[in-house]
Amino acid sequence: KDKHRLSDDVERIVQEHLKYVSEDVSHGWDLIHQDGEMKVYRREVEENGIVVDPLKCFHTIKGVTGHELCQYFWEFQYRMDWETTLDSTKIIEVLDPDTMVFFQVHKRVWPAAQRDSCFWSHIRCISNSEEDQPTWLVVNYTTSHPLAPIKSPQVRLVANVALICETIICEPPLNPQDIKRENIQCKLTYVAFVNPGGWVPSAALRGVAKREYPRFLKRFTSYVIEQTRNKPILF
Ligand SMILES: CCCc1ccc(-c2ccc(S(=O)(=O)CCO)cc2)cc1[C@H]1C[C@H]1c1ccccn1
Repeated sequence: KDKHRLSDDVERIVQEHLKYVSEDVSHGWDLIHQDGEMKVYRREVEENGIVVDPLKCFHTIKGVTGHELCQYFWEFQYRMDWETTLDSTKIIEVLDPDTMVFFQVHKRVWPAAQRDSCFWSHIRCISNSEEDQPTWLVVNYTTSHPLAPIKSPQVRLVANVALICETIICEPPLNPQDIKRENIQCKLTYVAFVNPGGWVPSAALRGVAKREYPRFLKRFTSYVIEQTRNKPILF
């Protein structure tokens, strides 16, 4: 794999997420939303009076693979089909076939000033021991970039987000070629550390996050189920 200027950062953050994903949420996390298999947890954390609550979501989605979920989350061309909280998004640099930098303007969340964000976004397959399916992940991590100048009044948010997906084959048929979508499901873990980048009233931001994260995850997973329904399974 050819290295690029962000290779070391990408490696470090990916490894951090792989360690963090298995940390349990039994201490210090509040279950703020449950909808069927989806469970959304939050820890209340403030830094200098700014709400930076970490968010962790677990979900099991039937009929799609982790590769499919990560592909639709990472691929740029689908972004505006499922993202309803953005005014715009664009790729500003491609670092390698699995890593790009994009710039996004988020819809204004009253009473906060409008936010924008600049992330490197990396997709990766972690093949663990042979018999299991691989784990797929996408990390979106804030980076600065000359093509994403900070322009007032927009406030640059700082985020570290990961989507980590394991594929499970239920009652595998003898011949792997015969696996159907009803035999597969995906265990998804989504973590988001978002610093709004400037003061937002705590109660307002917590209310928006509590409403928007479950809505965003439900919309995204429903979109992937719809898009993959009649397509060959992408393992
Ligand atoms: C004032 C800051 C508001 C705010 C800005 C942005 C984000 C946010 C950033 C990135 C990602 S993502 O998963 O990397 C998908 C890439 O587009 C999701 C959400 C979250 C919030 C917080 C409010 C929560 C929220 C959650 C979900 C959607 C929108 N807003």
